[in-house]
Amino acid sequence: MPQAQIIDGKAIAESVRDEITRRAAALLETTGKRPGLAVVLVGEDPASQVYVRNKDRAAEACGFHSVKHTLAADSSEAEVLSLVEQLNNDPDIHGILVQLPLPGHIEESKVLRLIRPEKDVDGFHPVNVGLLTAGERDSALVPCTPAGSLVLLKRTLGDTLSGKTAVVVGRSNIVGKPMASLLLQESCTVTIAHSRTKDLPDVVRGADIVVAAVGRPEMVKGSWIRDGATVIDVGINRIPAPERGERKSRLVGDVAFDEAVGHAGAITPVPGGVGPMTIAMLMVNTLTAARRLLGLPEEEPLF
Ligand SMILES: Nc1nc2c(c(=O)[nH]1)N[C@@H](CN(C=O)c1ccc(C(=O)N[C@@H](CCC(=O)O)C(=O)O)cc1)CN2
Repeated sequence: MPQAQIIDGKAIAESVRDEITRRAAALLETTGKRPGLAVVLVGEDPASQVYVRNKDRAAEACGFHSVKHTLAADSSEAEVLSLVEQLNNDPDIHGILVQLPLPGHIEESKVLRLIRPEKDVDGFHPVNVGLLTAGERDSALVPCTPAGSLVLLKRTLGDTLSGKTAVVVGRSNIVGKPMASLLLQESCTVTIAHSRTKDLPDVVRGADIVVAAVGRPEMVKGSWIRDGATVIDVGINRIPAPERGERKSRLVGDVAFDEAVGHAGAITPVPGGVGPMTIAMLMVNTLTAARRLLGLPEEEPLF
């Protein structure tokens, strides 16, 4: 059986970060300003700690001003809101990101809605959600994971998205819904499928493009993938790997990769696919936010 092209998210993310580093250096040269990113972590979730550290490092490597705020897990909602307010008013900070998930006693939507939309580099504020949904992607800040997935699709398929059928499996606010909006704006014919979708395998089989974002390890089977389809696997699931030793684990996506690779035309791996793009697109959004707040013209879009 022919094997799919493996889409190298790490390499594409690096090329995006290189371009942002160049643009940030040019900004510094002409204005004396650096894009400023503040990342807020509440609690000690080990995965979140790694993601926040990687965001901070990526921002520094791009030449940004980067600030990390770590609050204790039992911090009150009022303390988190007060920090966001302080960052909203800080002229050196152009992008604010509150790492999710937040501890259960803090209402996520309350925190996300307090972030100034212009500094909302996660693209989760209702203003940015509304702009994206209304087809005004170029005025919005677009959530990083779907934006990164679109970059991978465009680098793989070039300018041929228009008219293709796309199925997004998963209807989350962070990935599924914004991904569907982005694909619609590329003139794809888009279906959003989810756990209650009837005949899910057949729905997926109808797609030229499959974006899997359900958060269930290897749920999308190889036999569901139409021959030659492009598969973007957004899932990052840690599962036990006893074959690697006692208490060992490994990462898998939402797609059964070993099966799908024999059907797809191109597919993202996990790890090394969409994950690295999430952080690269955060750098893109931070630079965009900085330029807008500084009253500078938009640069050529990267996706
Ligand atoms: N405020 C936000 N919170 C969360 C987001 C987000 O976009 N904004 N997304 C996820 C986590 N996330 C970034 O925060 C993220 C997840 C995974 C990766 C990544 O590079 N993964 C690697 C594998 C890493 C590993 O070995 O564990 C890969 O796929 O290659 C980057 C960012 C939830 N929270």
